[in-house]
Amino acid sequence: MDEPVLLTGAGGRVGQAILRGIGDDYEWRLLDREPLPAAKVPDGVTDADRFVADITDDRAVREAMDGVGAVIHLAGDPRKTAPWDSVIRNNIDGTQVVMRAAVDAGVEKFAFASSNHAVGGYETEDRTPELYRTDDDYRLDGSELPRPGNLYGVSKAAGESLGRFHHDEHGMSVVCVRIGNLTKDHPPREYERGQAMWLSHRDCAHLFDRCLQADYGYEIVYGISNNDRRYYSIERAREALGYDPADNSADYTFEGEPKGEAGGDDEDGETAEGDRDGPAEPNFPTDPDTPTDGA
Ligand SMILES: NC(=O)C1=CN([C@@H]2O[C@H](COP(=O)(O)OP(=O)(O)OC[C@H]3O[C@@H](n4cnc5c(N)ncnc54)[C@H](O)[C@@H]3O)[C@@H](O)[C@H]2O)C=CC1
Ligand SMILES: O=C1O[C@H](COP(=O)(O)O)[C@@H](O)[C@H](O)[C@H]1O
Repeated sequence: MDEPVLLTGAGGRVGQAILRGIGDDYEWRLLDREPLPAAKVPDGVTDADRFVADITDDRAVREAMDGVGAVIHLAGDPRKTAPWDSVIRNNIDGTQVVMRAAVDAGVEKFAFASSNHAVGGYETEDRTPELYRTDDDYRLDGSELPRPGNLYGVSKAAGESLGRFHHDEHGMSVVCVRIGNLTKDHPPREYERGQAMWLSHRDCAHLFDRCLQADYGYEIVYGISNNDRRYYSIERAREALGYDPADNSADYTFEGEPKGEAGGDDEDGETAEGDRDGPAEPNFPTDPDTPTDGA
């Protein structure tokens, strides 16, 4: 990708995992409605490439989109308890503004941050908790219909449909990544569902790198690590994108400690407690029913 890549929601958890992994590999345009502190911006990204704007602001988005070759669209309300007015505005209307601007600017590839919650309704009482365990072979593979379990999931299913429309109608390549549960350095602690859908930071960066590099038309893939526990298939991500994840929640204890290593230190030498991802910015109220380690 020789042209710049627009990253919306750049200051958030997923955006920062991507920039920490592949921040030096692309010419970025970074957009977020909150100003990004210098520590969140890769070297070489100039002030002119940083846009403090809301994605529902059509003019500002078009300005940021000018000359862009690919988009990673993350900005939105990530709360599974997000109310309808917020998901309508931030997740549905905002996604349409960004996708339409991308089509009009001739953007080649568009990666959309969808969510496990677009299909949360498949986690029925008769399937859970067995579904989250290694000896259960039930798999969603991206070909199934959306089945949201909340209005946030509805908004992500709507984003996937907008992507389908803009691909079919305008030819833009669109990949919708149903992201699982991103946590840094270790899987979510003592949380079976989270460990089944863990996405490590390095696998996250690698997956979105593949979204920028691979050739595809319209795809829905699951964004999880190579977890032994899983009910999402990553075969389509492997085939369509060349995704080759490095991490597996089975390499950690249920409490989140790396197996076979003394002490509780993580990859970076800090304590696990200190590595917890929190909300990047307090832009939306904290989700009351999110496990403390699930962010
Ligand atoms: N973190 C996770 O495990 C998962 C995240 N996702 C999706 O990935 C995307 C990013 O999620 P996170 O990084 O976790 O969220 P986050 O809340 O940490 O980051 C979102 C960023 O987008 C910005 N933003 C929000 N609304 C905006 C708007 N209207 N205009 C401009 N900027 C706006 C915020 O300022 C923030 O920096 C979201 O769309 C979320 O639904 C999906 C599944 C799992
Ligand atoms: O879409 C999202 O999903 C993850 C995982 O969901 P959870 O129900 O296991 O918490 C969530 O952490 C994230 O905030 C959300 O955007």
